[in-house]
Amino acid sequence: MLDVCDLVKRFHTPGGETVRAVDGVSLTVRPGELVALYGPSGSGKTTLLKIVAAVIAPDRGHVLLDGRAITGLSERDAASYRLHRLGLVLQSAHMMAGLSAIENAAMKLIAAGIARDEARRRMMPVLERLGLDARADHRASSLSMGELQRLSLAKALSNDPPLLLADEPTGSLDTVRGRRVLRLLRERTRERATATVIATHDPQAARFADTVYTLRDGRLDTAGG
Ligand SMILES: Nc1ncnc2c1ncn2[C@@H]1O[C@H](COP(=O)(O)OP(=O)(O)OP(=O)(O)O)[C@@H](O)[C@H]1O
Repeated sequence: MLDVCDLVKRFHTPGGETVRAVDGVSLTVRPGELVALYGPSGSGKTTLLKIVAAVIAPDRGHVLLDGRAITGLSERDAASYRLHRLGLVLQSAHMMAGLSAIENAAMKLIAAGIARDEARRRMMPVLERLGLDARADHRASSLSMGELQRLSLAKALSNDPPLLLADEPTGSLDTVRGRRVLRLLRERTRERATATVIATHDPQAARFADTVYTLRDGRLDTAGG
């Protein structure tokens, strides 16, 4: 379903050094599989997710989703891929502060042409699953970090994407809420035979995964699931 082939991404620092953020990574994610990219800060997890999300381009290698190349897409095709095929949760999730939680969560559906009421109706069960239903009509600006993180996940799941990428989805959550989110991700991935990749340094999150890949200095070591 998702094939990542020999990706390399280097960054050049102002001091003239080269950082090999991703250094020859290959992996495959099958339908129904939850994969965790596990590793310390700076090991390349976010960079790898951003390449798979077509947010940044690799220096070498390619990514295929259901046999179609994600790398090398035009800006327009990359935006369409993110809107229709991808759920993406980055650490720097931006919400519209003046809109309510549910309006933010429904934004991708509305952008895809779904009427507001219908979008709201579809989002409510997702908010319930994430324990956010009581906050649905609160402005995003009044939500806590943990609530914003779950809201970002609700938005990412809203278009029922075949591929979900989530960077530290439990980073701002306590153990119980974190477990609830991980259980939801695992169930959804299996039930709908989608592919989910989470980047994490939380050992609990890694335990929920079918397969764990450990990243160190941009390189992969398969630890098995
Ligand atoms: N835009 C950039 N310019 C320069 N260096 C970068 C850039 N983005 C990432 N890096 C470097 O690439 C390496 C990998 O970073 P990355 O954010 O992918 O790691 P990570 O495992 O996701 O870390 P964290 O868990 O802290 O988010 C780090 O050394 C980082 O400083």
